[in-house]
Amino acid sequence: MDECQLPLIDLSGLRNQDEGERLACVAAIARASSEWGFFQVVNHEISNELLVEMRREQVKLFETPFERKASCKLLNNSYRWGTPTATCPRQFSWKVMEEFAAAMSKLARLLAGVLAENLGHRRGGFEDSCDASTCFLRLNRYPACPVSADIFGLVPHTDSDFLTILYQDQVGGLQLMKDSKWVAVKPNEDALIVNIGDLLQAWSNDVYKSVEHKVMPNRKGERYSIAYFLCPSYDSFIGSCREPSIYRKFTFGEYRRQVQEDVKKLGHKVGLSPFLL
Ligand SMILES: O=C(O)CCC(=O)C(=O)O
Ligand SMILES: [Fe+2]
Repeated sequence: MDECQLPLIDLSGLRNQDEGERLACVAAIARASSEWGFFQVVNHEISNELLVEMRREQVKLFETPFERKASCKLLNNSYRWGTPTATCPRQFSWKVMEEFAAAMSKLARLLAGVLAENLGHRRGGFEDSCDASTCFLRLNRYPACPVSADIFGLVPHTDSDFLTILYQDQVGGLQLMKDSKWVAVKPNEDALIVNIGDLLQAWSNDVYKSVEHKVMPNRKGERYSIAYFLCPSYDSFIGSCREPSIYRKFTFGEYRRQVQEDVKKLGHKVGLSPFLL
């Protein structure tokens, strides 16, 4: 298995007073989004303290006895095996989770703005269509799996959002498709990982790529990750930023329904291809 370093973007470039430097950073983000669909960012302005606190809440959540978690509602509209959600327990610090989600949201919007700007569009366009009711955090725990090398932690999939920001620990296990081959992502403790989702691929008329990825469990130790999904409101139309569009116009609500239907009927997500013109 090849291990790769994702393209590394220093986000301080976006805050550079020198317009040439700022545009070079925009171009680097856009290039990685087209060639890899994935990149990692440093100097993202999310404090290490907040990341560590959030991880502590995550571990506490997963370590809570199943019966206690099960007394809350089960996550039932997910297309992967559900984790009992904690929608009620008071013992979690929602303050940390909310602060973390807000920081991730800010970063996700900044990056979406950069990707819009690069294709000649207004930076705030996604901001208008994204709303807090559909954006979400997913907390993942992958138990150690010593039995077999071909059991998935998470099955191959693309994300159904605009873009995703991932905060992972140093265990490793995330793999992505690059030039028709699976490559393993080398963890970098200073970086957050960003990947393009289906909606940004459609909006960009396939300029940016929503790339398939999966997680393989570690043989010896468990792994934790947290993903933030930047999504528009359900009634937002995902048109293309370019004519002629290769996709028909659809709303995010319609896309989600289609994904859920495909998973129910076929056992897997089909993705964007039914929306191609
Ligand atoms: O845990 C990871 O590294 C990836 C998680 C992921 O792809 C997802 O939650 O959609
Ligand atoms: Fe994913």
